[in-house]
Amino acid sequence: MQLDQLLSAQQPLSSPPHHDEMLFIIQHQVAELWFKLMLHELRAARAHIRHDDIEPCEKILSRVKATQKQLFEQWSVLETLTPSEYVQFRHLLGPASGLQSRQFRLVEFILGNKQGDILQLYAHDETSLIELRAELESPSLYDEFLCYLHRSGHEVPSASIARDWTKPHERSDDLVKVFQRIYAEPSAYWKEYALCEKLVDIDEHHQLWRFRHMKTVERIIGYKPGTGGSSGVAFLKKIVDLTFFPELLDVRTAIGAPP
Ligand code: HEM
Ligand SMILES: N[C@@H](CC(=O)c1ccccc1NC=O)C(=O)O
Repeated sequence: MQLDQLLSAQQPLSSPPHHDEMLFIIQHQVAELWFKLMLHELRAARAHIRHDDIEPCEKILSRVKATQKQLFEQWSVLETLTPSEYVQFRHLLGPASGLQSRQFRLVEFILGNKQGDILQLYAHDETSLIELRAELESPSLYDEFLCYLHRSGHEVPSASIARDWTKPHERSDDLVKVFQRIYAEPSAYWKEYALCEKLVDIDEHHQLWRFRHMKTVERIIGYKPGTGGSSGVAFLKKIVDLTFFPELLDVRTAIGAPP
């Protein structure tokens, strides 16, 4: 398990060590470990979809959702950090921020939030840059799903499947119609239908994570700007509602109407 290595990686910057810095470090490290598992699973699911092998995705994506639940619950531990405690070592972090989390960005890219500008943050880190660029240029999980639907005979608009993968997916009314057909007859399209619902689970849990991050930050630093240069809570609030799979939410509004 290489526990010696793992358990010697908690090195506080404060000197003498501030009691609460241990919580801050471990909270981040545990999140990064869960991000690692998420990436591993999301990449596996994407590869299965690419090979028209949908069945294993059910179990893989259930594991992703269970991991997201852990990440969500974890905020309750950090919430025990008070503003008075955090302010005693926050200055030591300098301009470091979660914005620079390579694994979080890879998760966002694979889920389809392709914000290419963020690569600038990695100008000094060639290894991260290579991995991030490769993920930016790859079809997302949703892109692969839409290609699969096309191969299965659904009328997926060509703009959704032959496109520049480095850009975010653009919402399409025609795609909502594809999902209307699937949701109107679940038993006829069970594989597709079940995968759609898994994707909605993951989208929702990612938003829940973002929301709780924002609420935790609000109670710890109030409305101070972030160390990464953003406005802080206002920035985090704005991104809560970002959805990876807009048509899978819009189809719910359309259900009942003819496709
Ligand atoms: C005291 C605790 C924390 C505070 C005050 C805080 C604050 C912030 C703020 C203000 C931002 C916006 C960027 C900036 O200007 O810095 C941010 C971004 C971010 N933080 Fe935290 N954070 C905390 C803990 C965590 C933890 C435990 C994680 C887990 C890995 C995390 C992950 C992230 C990520 C991934 C972003 C980028 C979000 C995105 O671009 O969508 N943060 N954080
Ligand atoms: N952005 C936080 C600092 C912070 O939480 C942080 C610092 C270094 C590495 C990761 C971090 N996590 C999330 O932003 C702040 O503004 O206080």
